Amino acid sequence: MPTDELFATHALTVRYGGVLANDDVCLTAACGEIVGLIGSNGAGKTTFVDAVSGFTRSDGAVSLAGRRLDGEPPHRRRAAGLARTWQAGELFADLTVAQNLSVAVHRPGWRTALGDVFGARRPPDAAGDVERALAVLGLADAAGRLPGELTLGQQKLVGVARALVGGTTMLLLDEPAAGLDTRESAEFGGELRRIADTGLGVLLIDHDMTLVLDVCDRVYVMDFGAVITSGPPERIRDDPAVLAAYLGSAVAQ
Ligand SMILES: Nc1ncnc2c1ncn2[C@@H]1O[C@H](COP(=O)(O)OP(=O)(O)OP(=O)(O)O)[C@@H](O)[C@H]1O
Repeated sequence: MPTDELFATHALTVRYGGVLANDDVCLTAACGEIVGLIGSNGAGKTTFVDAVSGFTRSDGAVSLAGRRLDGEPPHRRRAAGLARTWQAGELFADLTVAQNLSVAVHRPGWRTALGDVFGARRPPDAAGDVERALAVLGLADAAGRLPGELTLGQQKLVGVARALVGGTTMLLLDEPAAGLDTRESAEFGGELRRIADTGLGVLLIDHDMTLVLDVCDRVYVMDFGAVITSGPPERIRDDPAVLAAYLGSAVAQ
């Protein structure tokens, strides 16, 4: 099990009016580790990703490779290496797979515009970055194809690949396997392991318990915004309180 800590939150707290959506959440991930975050609908999982990536206001600390990111705007957190996917992470239908990734590498703004004009300050080796991300996920042959020509499983992987470009070191995946069948989901899990094996930290939120329990090194369980337990999948799978609250009898059998 990887031990060098890459990513950590401490006492992360989010309030939406009277709703305590995240309550003192402390979560860590190491380089090469896949960490799961599970909980019933409305438990606060997406809120956690929104808070960590800077898209919702929060109290508490977020750090990546020892650098504090809380208080930073989303683009700075992204530039620091923290990347996320969105539940409705549609691809651009009229762009090729490679172009879908290039869009994520290319940062808009006046600096980039000046860089384009004067030939300076281009993203370092953007094409190589896209190529590497596609290769890690076995999508090199799909680079020139349109998303509509791919299977749903491949499209999901392109969404993940898009979050890999741009110097990502910590990947936050919010229900990336939604809609996949059992076989596609298992293959998807294998690809996540390949990503982690390159040294990235991965946070996986998904309602597919088979995927989460099979692929994660550790799993956090959230209830009403708070982490109620965490540990290796074998322990989470057998925890009666977790089974009763979230996993249901299907997994218990
Ligand atoms: N923008 C918002 N404004 C107000 N309340 C919100 C907002 N976003 C989420 N909430 C509330 O915060 C709580 C946590 O919601 P969140 O979407 O984070 O849960 P979740 O675990 O991701 O659920 P799901 O599994 O259904 O995606 C819920 O009570 C939800 O209604």
